[in-house]
Amino acid sequence: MAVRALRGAIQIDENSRDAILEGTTELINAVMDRNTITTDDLISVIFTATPDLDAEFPAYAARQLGFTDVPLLCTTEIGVPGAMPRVLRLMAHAEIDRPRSELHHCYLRGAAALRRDLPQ
Ligand SMILES: O=C(O)C(=O)C[C@]1(C(=O)O)C=C[C@@H](O)C=C1
Repeated sequence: MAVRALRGAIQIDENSRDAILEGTTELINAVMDRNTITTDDLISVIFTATPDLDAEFPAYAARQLGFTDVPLLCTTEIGVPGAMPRVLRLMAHAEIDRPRSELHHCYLRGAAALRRDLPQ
């Protein structure tokens, strides 16, 4: 079984608990659905939030979705001056028997502008 890395990002509207939980849920669901994987396939998930998002841990949304036995970690993205604000990112490692070229990395809402080189 191959280990693959999946990336995703979403820009949210505000630094509130609801916005972080809703945005994280949308992002996780997009990555899982587009790559047709379940929590059983996941090895670990790392979340980052830009320094302007501190109202909730994105991992809390993942646990609410049932990621109870998946190792999770939240950390802060580098605060590069001028970088896009209010962005939640994830990096998931999963067991997927497909070539890297068939994976779907998900950049949602305003975050689509971060990786225009990727097919949407
Ligand atoms: O992929 C993203 O989310 C980006 O913002 C792009 C990028 C990059 O330059 O490759 C920049 C910062 C992130 O930590 C990861 C990757």
